[in-house]
Amino acid sequence: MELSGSKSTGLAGCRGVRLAYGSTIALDDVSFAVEQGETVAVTGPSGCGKTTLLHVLSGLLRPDAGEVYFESEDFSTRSDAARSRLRLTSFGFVLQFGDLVPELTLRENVELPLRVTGTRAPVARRRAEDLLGELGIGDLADRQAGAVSGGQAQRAAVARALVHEPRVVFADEPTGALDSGSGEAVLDCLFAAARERGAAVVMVTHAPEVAERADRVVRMRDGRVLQAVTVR
Ligand SMILES: Nc1ncnc2c1ncn2[C@@H]1O[C@H](COP(=O)(O)OP(=O)(O)OP(=O)(O)O)[C@@H](O)[C@H]1O
Repeated sequence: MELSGSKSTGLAGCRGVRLAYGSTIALDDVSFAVEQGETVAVTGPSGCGKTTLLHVLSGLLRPDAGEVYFESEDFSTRSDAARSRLRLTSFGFVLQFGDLVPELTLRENVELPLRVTGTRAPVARRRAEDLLGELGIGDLADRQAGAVSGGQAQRAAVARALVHEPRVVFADEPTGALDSGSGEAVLDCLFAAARERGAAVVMVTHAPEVAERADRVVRMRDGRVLQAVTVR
């Protein structure tokens, strides 16, 4: 379905989005777009609505008003099942604390997005191993996720976010729990692997030095988007 009104721009985004949690207005007339292959950092003070915006863009939350689109289709009014399907096939996620399954190996964790969409086990295994190798942790593929460092776990989380070749990766404070050296290495992995695959990255961060790594920075305050800044 084409969006009504003005033509949509960008691979994914939203237009005129409002969302309230009870009396708290988290997003107030927010518009945002990300282009194919672009990395965008969303930054701003605590409570300004960054995570809520990420959840709306990825279909986890349905806005009270406005359009949320992916590849020119407004999916905000589609069913929960349809939005889940979109997340499984077209989006990847990296969260602050990795959220790997600690009892599974890194390889098994990375295989998960492929297995739930029906990829055969040997194919999933090979793709997971290849990607772990590309991200520099191939030697840890058979180690339980609960027994690796925070930085290694986040690299595996990046692998899991990219293994099914999503079009957009949503990252919420992906380096927030790491020291600066490990954080840099995780960002290098995330940006290089996404760029290699032509995937866009939308990354929420408090940290200016992390935001600066993106192609573009979008600043938020009090549920609104301030002007976007092009970094490079
Ligand atoms: N589930 C919820 N129920 C009620 N209010 C919520 C809920 N989630 C977020 N909020 C409120 O909505 C506003 C935006 O929250 P959000 O988590 O999007 O901000 P943020 O910019 O990501 O913050 P932080 O940087 O601290 O993670 C805040 O005022 C927050 O308290």
